[in-house]
Amino acid sequence: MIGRAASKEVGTGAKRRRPALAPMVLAALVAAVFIIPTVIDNPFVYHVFITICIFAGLSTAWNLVGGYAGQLSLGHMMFYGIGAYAGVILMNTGVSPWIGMLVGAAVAVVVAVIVSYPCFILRGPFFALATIALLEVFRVLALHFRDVTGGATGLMIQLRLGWEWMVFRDRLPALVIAFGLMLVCLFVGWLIRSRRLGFYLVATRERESAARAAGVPTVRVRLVAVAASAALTAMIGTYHAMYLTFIEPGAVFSLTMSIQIAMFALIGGIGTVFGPFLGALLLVPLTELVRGWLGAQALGLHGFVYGTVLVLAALFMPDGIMGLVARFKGTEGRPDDSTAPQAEAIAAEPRQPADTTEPTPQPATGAEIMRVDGLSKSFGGLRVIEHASFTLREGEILGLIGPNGAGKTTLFNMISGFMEPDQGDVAVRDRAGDWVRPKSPMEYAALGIGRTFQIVQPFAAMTVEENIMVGAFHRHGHVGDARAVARETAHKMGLGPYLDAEARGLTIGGLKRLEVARVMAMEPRVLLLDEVMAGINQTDVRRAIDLMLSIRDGGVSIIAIEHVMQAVMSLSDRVIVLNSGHIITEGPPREVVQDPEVIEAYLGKEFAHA
Ligand SMILES: Nc1ncnc2c1ncn2[C@@H]1O[C@H](COP(=O)(O)OP(=O)(O)OP(=O)(O)O)[C@@H](O)[C@H]1O
Repeated sequence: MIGRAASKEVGTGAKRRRPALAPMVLAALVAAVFIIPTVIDNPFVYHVFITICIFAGLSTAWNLVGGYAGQLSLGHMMFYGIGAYAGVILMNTGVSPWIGMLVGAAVAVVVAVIVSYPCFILRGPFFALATIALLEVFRVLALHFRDVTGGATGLMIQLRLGWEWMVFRDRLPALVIAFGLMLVCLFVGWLIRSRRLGFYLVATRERESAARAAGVPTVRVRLVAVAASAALTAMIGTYHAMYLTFIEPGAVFSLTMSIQIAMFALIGGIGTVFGPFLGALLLVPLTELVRGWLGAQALGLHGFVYGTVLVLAALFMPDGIMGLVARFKGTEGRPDDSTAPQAEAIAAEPRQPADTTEPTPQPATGAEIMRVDGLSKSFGGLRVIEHASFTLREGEILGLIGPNGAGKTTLFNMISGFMEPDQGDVAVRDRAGDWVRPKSPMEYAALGIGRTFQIVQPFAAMTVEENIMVGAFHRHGHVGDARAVARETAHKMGLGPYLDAEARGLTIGGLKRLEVARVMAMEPRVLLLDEVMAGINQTDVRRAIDLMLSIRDGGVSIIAIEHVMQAVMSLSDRVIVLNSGHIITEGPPREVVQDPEVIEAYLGKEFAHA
């Protein structure tokens, strides 16, 4: 029975996620970019494939920020321009472009961090706007300082041939460097995506609040992504300048090119490792061939080609080539049967059914673990929380109830670092036994305080397993360890059969479980649950009660905001009642529900008097 209930956790729209293209196919495509031009040995073909490498590299670097981190950079060519000018200016003073490449990358990283930091703190569209504005600023600066940059007439490199100068008479060495740079970009992209940083970036992109609650340093991970992206873009800029032998401000600080590289990623599969490569592989030859055939008769036609492909992509493959291939491979459908027996076994494990009518005998609670002292919060003239004080003990389940709008979530936000109180403070006893006053969600997470959200916040683009891994990374930096913890936690929560299903396909009951599983994977000492039973059916309520009891039995203290009285009564050691921002009473559940003030708060004065 329970097994059948568990199988309903995944809605009909749930998909199994598997790699869209087999690694062998991708490796063959990457190798073909090098092999085809060397076999055909034609200057035009060489040029097309070198250009593919350049744009695939640029787009892959852009994808670290625009795809993984979800920060739209529309002026990314500023980093390319910095690399190009650094390389050419230094080369013309006798310094090898290999050194110029490193100098350009270093300058690009500094610029990227200075520009991005305030934008990431502010959130919103500021990053996209700042990158466009800065691209224009750099273009104007390059035009203005003509002694150094050559101004509008541009800069020609002094022709020195050989590996030291990155300039060659033959095309093959040029291809070797371009291909090498593309491989570096792909490797960095793969490395980041397959490590904790990649999980953190995608989690931050999908749900920043949930990521912060899981202890993700959201600003820092985005800065790392933008710095890596800027460095790679600048390095390609240096090399491309050597390949073209000439640069000018309009061409290197180009908005069109910035949009182009974003488009390659979009068409290939934004946020995937190989999507940008596939986008460039499809579009660069197309436009170069159109250019080659029509020559000067149709200048700007490539823009039309891009536009057409973009419209078609938006209509027929919104997830890009990678998404389209995944669809054709028929990855949609029911959960993989191979994991089902395991799930059945877990679901069928004898579990003590929760007695929902009588309070469950509680084990003795331990020492104080959290002290909330005189918290107050106002929004404008509205006083939402007024001098709230309470304590939480180890192994205690504290129910937090109150009518809608009483201020429960606001109180939760203050005791998890998401909102700064106007007055009062929160102290938490750390693992060493000292009392500390955390301020940010990260500090709360570090102290072992995990929280869920009233409106579930899954990382929709991730699988169930990956969602839980984001929590597990908090204490396990290695991917293998985090995966093992995530699997174990998923099985405990009855999510075992859906490890590979996309989180967005789960039913509301499944999503609530996932939310708790993600926090449990952080191995918290205190769990803050915000209405985890709202909107779920009676069977799921009973399972949730069992689950919370087993979590408490594992030594975790719980504060639960709950409207489901059946749960409050059977779970809580103590209940706090909040009304209009005031704690009106506090005590054992049976006493609290008979308190006339509580009855009045919930049902009105007339009912209380009756
Ligand atoms: N950021 C905000 N700005 C302005 N008002 C807010 C803000 N957050 C909450 N409020 C207001 O504060 C009051 C308390 O809201 P809160 O969400 O904390 O209540 P609650 O007890 O959790 O309610 P519910 O049970 O309906 O979730 C409400 O009147 C709400 O409109």
